[in-house]
Order: sequence, then structure tokens, then C-alpha cells
Amino acid sequence: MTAGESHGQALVGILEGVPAGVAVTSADVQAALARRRLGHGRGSRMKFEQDEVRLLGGVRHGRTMGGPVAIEIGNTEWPKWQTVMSPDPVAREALLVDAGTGDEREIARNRPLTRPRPGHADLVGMQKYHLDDARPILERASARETATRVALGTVAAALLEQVAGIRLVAHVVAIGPIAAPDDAPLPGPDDVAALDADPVRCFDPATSAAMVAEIDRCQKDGDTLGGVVEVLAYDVPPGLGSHVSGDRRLDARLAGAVMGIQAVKGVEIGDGFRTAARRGSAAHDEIVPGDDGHLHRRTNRAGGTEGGMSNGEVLRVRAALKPISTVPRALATVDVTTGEVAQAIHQRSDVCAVPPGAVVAEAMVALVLAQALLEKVGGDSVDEAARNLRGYLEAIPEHMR
Ligand SMILES: Cc1cc2nc3c(=O)[nH]c(=O)nc-3n(C[C@H](O)[C@H](O)[C@H](O)COP(=O)(O)O)c2cc1C
Ligand SMILES: C=C(O[C@@H]1CC(C(=O)O)=C[C@@H](OP(=O)(O)O)[C@H]1O)C(=O)O
Repeated sequence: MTAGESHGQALVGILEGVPAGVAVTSADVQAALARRRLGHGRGSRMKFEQDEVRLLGGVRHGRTMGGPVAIEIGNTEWPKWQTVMSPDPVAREALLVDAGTGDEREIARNRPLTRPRPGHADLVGMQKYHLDDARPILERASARETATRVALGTVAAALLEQVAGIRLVAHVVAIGPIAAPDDAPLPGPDDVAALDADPVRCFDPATSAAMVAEIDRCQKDGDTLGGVVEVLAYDVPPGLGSHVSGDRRLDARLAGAVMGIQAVKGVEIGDGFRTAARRGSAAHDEIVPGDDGHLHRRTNRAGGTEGGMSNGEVLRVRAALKPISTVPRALATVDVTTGEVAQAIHQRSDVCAVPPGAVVAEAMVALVLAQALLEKVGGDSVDEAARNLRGYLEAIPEHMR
């Protein structure tokens, strides 16, 4: 669960069900949040605002204790917003459009937002809550909230690695029309530093350069871009999730969690939509006996799930993000106070949020996998969960592994 607004004092996240003994520190969370701030095409806010992390509960001396983990992320821009976003009532005069400061930015902050942006939550939110100002809607719709998901995802990722050796990596495979070749090598878990160093989190250098150029062209044109990200999870044991009901299927749970990220409009597991165009003989992953006495797959088109369960292959989840809806060359809308045609709100925004989208998608996959792993193996501590996992895996007959 997360709470907090884009320009509020802080965001707060609570993660329940974490076993004791997961090694995690504020520095780990801070490092994950720093990765979410990276990416060519991010707006000016990413440069001047900082994420101030505080582990408020559930962790002692660098280890979880078994209770809910609570993480606060302070917004360092709060002093500028403390009147506009004050939780307690403020004097009416303080909210007048020009509260006497003459400062253009102050005036912009106080002005009611009456020109809803096509593609954002503004208009439908105003309709739903009977509002004539979009502020209360966009504050919570904003993807600022994804900072909290990444913070909680850090705990989930630590749990996955420490219980099961599962490691995740996320990368960008397309920005606008520029896509990495289908046969480009996949990044492994040891390639995270290289991806962090790439301006668009793309593993293919030539594609990365073309993506940066496309973002620059787009910015010059006063426009915005979307794209496609991919999350890979290595060493996921078979049997997480379940075939027995739709809501327990791992693929369904991954799709729901990833689709829940702001701006995500499509989710694929494995080859997803491309599989739909193939014949069955070219769509599935044949099972072959290996020289090592274990079972192997010739391919991994399924992307690590069959029948709603992880199948032991690398998990591959893709998400399509639409272009940012706060378009600098603003789109047509209506001013809801006058009914006149107008240009949509635009003060500042990201040109492209696909690289941070990859980091957020990784966090969501980590959260889903952590829950599915604990459902499978149980345990109140990391050691107990790891022991249970070993017991489960050892009980799979040798010739079936
Ligand atoms: C990391 C990230 C950053 C975003 N930055 C912006 C932004 O600067 N401006 C904007 O209009 N939308 C931005 N968005 C997208 C909006 O939050 C999103 O489009 C909006 O909440 C409406 O939800 P929907 O697109 O899922 O329908 C961002 C999304 C993500 C994942
Ligand atoms: C603050 C973040 O992203 C924000 C997400 C967002 C939106 O509408 O989703 C709009 C922008 O905020 P603002 O309008 O204040 O510039 C982004 O900067 C963040 O990711 O930390």
C-alpha cells in the first residue's frame, strides 16, 4: 500500500508479510530510487528534487523483523507546496492566485487547474469527484507515487535473492519507433551497472544512440514519447503461481501489477502478441533431455510461465508505455470554467519516462514474485523460507527436474 501526493510532504509505503531476516538498508532503497531518477528525457523536476528515504518501521540493524515494513520518501520541494497542499485548512488569502508575492511560479501553483490534459486523469477525475479544479486528481494520479513502489520493491527484491537466489534486471527495448533488434542479446543480472550507465537503459549500444537522438528530436518538436520495457527474472524456481484459478495465475498477477503502473497500456509475457501470429509448432518451447540428466527447453518463447505457474525458465515480462500526456505543444481541450476551447495545462513534464518505467516495472515484478514465492514455501524467516524451498525442490524427482 502506498499513500501520498506528488507535491505533498512525503510518500509513504507499507509492505506487509515480509519474513524476518531480510537484509535491507536505507542505502539500498536510496540506490534503487536513484536508478528510477535516471533516463534521458526526464523533466527538470528530476534534477532539483531529491528523494529523502526513512525506514520508519519493520527493520532493525539492517534486517527485517517480521512486521510490516514502512518507508517514507520525503519530497524536498515541499516548502514550495506547503500552502497549496497543506493537509490542514489554510487562510483563503494564502490561496489567492497572486498571494502577494508577484512570483510567476507561485501564481501558477495557486491557480485552479481547469484545462484538463487529454490522456491524463484530469477530466474524468473532475467528473467523478465533482470538482472544478484538477489539482486533487493529478496529485494522486501522478507517477511520483512510483517512487514508493520502487522503495517497497527493493525489499521484495532483497527477499527474492536471499531466499531463492532470484535476480531481476529491467531494460528498455523500444522508445517510440526505435526498437532493439529481436535477436539482440538479453542483459543478465550482472549487467545492471551497464544499464544504469546507459542514458536510456538500453542494452544495445547502437539502438541506445538512436533512442537518444529520437528523444532529442521529439523534445525539439515540443512532443513526447512512449516505448516498451522488459523485466527479466533469473533463477525463478518452477511452481510459483497456480493453474487452478484465474486470479492465482502468475501471468495474470504479473499483468495486473505491471498494468497498474501509470501510462502502461499493454503487457506481454514472453513473446506475447508475437506468439499469436505463429503456428503452434513455432510457438512453444520443446522439452528435451539434457546430457546432465535434467530436462531442458530448446527455446523460451513462453517467457517463463506455463499454466499460470513459473516453469523454471527466465521470466520475461514486457510493458508498453504510452507517450507522456502533458505534451509541451499542448493538445486541444476545453476550459471547464468557461466552456471555451483552450490548450491543455502544461507547466513542465517529462519528454519520455520509459527508462524509469523499466525500474518501476522491475519493482512490481519483484513484489508479485515475492508474494508468490512466500505462498509456495511459507516461513517466518529468510532461513526458514530458504529451507522450505530446498525441501520442495529436492522432492521433485531427479528425472523430472
Ligand atoms: C515514471 C513515470 C513518469 C511520468 N511522468 C509524467 C509526466 O511528467 N507528465 C505526464 O503528463 N505524465 C507522466 N507520466 C504518466 C502519467 O502519470 C499517466 O499517464 C497518468 O497518470 C494517466 O494514467 P494512464 O496513462 O495510465 O491512463 C509518467 C509515468 C511514469 C511511469
Ligand atoms: C515527480 C515524478 O514524476 C512526475 C510524474 C508526473 C505525472 O503526471 O505522472 C508529472 C511530473 O510532475 P510535475 O508535473 O510536478 O513536473 C513528473 O515529474 C517522479 O517520477 O518522481
